[in-house]
Amino acid sequence: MSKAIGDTLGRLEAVIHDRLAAGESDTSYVASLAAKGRGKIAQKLGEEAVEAVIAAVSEDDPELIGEASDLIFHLSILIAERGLTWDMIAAELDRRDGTSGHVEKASRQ
Ligand SMILES: N=c1c2ncn([C@@H]3O[C@H](COP(=O)(O)OP(=O)(O)OP(=O)(O)O)[C@@H](O)[C@H]3O)c2ncn1[C@@H]1O[C@H](COP(=O)(O)O)[C@@H](O)[C@H]1O
Repeated sequence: MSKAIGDTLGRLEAVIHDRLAAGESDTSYVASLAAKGRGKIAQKLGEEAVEAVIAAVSEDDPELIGEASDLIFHLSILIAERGLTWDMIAAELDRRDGTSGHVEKASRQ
């Protein structure tokens, strides 16, 4: 990877926080989506997930890159709107590092 994904997500997260705080729905897509409520953000995330799956199955790489970007962008909005951060997600992923998915699942039961 040529650039740390954390830099990209951190920059995006900071912009999203600014837009949510400013609440300028007329000029900001993030603020306009947030103004429609958490359910609308979640619905949009679901739509982007479906579009990413369709792009993956069709084996169209540029389309998948675009849809994956849309998916992560909207997940970033949902996380921020809930008051969570990418650092929290990273910490959970790091905690799982080296842990078998089967072991992880069994430990939750
Ligand atoms: N990464 C994005 C980004 N990706 C997509 N979009 C917008 O998200 C909207 C929805 O994308 P879709 O492809 O689903 O478009 P659509 O099918 O027309 O969907 P609908 O809008 O009709 O629901 C479009 O208006 C896109 O322009 C984005 N808008 C903003 N960002 C980032 O968010 C930052 C803040 O943006 P503002 O809040 O607009 O200032 C920007 O600096 C960017 O870094």
